[in-house]
Amino acid sequence: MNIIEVKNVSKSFGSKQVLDGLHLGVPTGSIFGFVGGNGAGKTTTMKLILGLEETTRGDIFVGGEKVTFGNTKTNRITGYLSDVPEFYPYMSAEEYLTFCGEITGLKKAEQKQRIKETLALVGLEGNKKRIKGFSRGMKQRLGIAQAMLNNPELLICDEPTSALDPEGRNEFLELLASLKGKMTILFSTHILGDVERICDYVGILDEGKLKVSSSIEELKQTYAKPQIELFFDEVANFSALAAELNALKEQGVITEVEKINKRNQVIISYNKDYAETAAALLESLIAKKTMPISLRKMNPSLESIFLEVIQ
Ligand SMILES: Nc1ncnc2c1ncn2[C@@H]1O[C@H](COP(=O)(O)OP(=O)(O)OP(=O)(O)O)[C@@H](O)[C@H]1O
Repeated sequence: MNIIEVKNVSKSFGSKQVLDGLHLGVPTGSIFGFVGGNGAGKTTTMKLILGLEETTRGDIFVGGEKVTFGNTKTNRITGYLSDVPEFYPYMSAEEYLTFCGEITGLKKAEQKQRIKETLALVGLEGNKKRIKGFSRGMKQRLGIAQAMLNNPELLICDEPTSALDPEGRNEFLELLASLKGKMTILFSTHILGDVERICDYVGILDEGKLKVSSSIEELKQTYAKPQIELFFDEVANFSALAAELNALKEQGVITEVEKINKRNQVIISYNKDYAETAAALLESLIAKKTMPISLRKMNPSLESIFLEVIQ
């Protein structure tokens, strides 16, 4: 069951086509990382899902209900954190959330309790500072608190970590991860490490279309080539090493020599069993008296998969 269904959506601004027949399904309960280069159309897609922009073609459903441009009922179950959240700097976090609660029609009787709970969830309870004294990370956490005030089933965040320093990013990712099971989260980013850390699904947007949409595990299994990295202390004869590796390729021990460089690093890919490949590799290198100082099974990174998918 998908909480978001984007069906064959195209979007143009004047003569510029940003989305071209986009299909996107976000599984209910998932943390979905929405990835794409600058200008790929991530923000545009999110705004369409929120009914803040109008589709040129195609339909979008949230929680089974069709999104309508301008005033969509589906936003009752949706919280949104924009890429540059704006606050009133002279307010405290509690005052700001009270203000948000009033304009979004949060029932008076529930307001105090809900604000208290939400501030506790983002680690800002009891903080009396004015927002103008907040760090970026604190502002981002307040932004999440605002987005969660109406207890949404779906939380949409646009590049929430891109402006944060490593510590702020860490805290923020932990906060998002802690919401798993309570709501579905769709967040856009170009920081693939963030996706790898907390997402269970990923969608890769490129040239207005979704190039890939799958669980992270499936993606790794489908795209990532198993690889081994070797380091040598000193390679006296590079061409002899290259020739030896090519011979191993001819014999089918390895499938490709991905990298061989003067930093004495070699990366090969293979398609058989790891232990069998590593043993055969070592055996032939030792026979040639070229002993590596390290041999490592490489874990496929989302970064390398991303580059492969969009090339
Ligand atoms: N209102 C608009 N009018 C004209 N062009 C627009 C408008 N909004 C977005 N665009 C263009 O659409 C393209 C996609 O923009 P969008 O902001 O959706 O990309 P993005 O993937 O979020 O990029 P980034 O990571 O840089 O934020 C860009 O070329 C942008 O200039």
